[in-house]
Amino acid sequence: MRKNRVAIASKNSAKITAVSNVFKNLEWAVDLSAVDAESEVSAQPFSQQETRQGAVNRAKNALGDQDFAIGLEGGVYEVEEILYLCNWGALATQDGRLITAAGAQIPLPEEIAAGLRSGTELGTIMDDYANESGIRHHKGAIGILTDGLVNRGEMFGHVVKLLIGQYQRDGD
Ligand SMILES: O=P(O)(O)OP(=O)(O)OP(=O)(O)OC[C@H]1O[C@@H](n2cnc3c(O)ncnc32)[C@H](O)[C@@H]1O
Ligand SMILES: [Mg+2]
Repeated sequence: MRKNRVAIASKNSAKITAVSNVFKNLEWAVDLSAVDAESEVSAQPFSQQETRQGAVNRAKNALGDQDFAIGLEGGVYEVEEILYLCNWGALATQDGRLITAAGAQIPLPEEIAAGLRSGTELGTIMDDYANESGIRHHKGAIGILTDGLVNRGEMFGHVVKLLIGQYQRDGD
């Protein structure tokens, strides 16, 4: 069986684990490399469009000579004065295809939203809020806000499945 060469456009361990677990569960043989790729959007995207664009740019910028690359981006957007966390993914292939998908969205308490509006990144706010460190690398904001029922890796795992499923259906 051919071994796919895949790039994941982040060094964040929640994202890397999410991608490698999906391939493991699918029993796909992959050679996975984690690369720092520019999102070319703000460190803290503030709309669905900007978050999606960050995922797309990461995937394209991580591709290099790999078979395909996956970009995952977290962001926030506002509906009726409530800030929601949103999560986007993109898969870019060597033959020029681009596949996108989005994942879970959950409202952020006003206390957290206020920090974001004043320009602090969510990762920093969450660590202060929960009095822990490196939350973005494991349970994530979503883990804190769901009382541990859904962590960041599981949430991104779902996004990765949405990407790989479309890629597979498309006749990888
Ligand atoms: O190294 P990268 O891949 O950039 O990983 P990251 O943790 O910074 O993740 P993103 O850039 O995709 O997320 C954009 C911002 O939102 C924060 N963020 C998003 N989702 C989060 C979560 O579930 N928990 C904590 N921080 C989160 C993150 O720290 C960034 O400030
Ligand atoms: Mg980031």
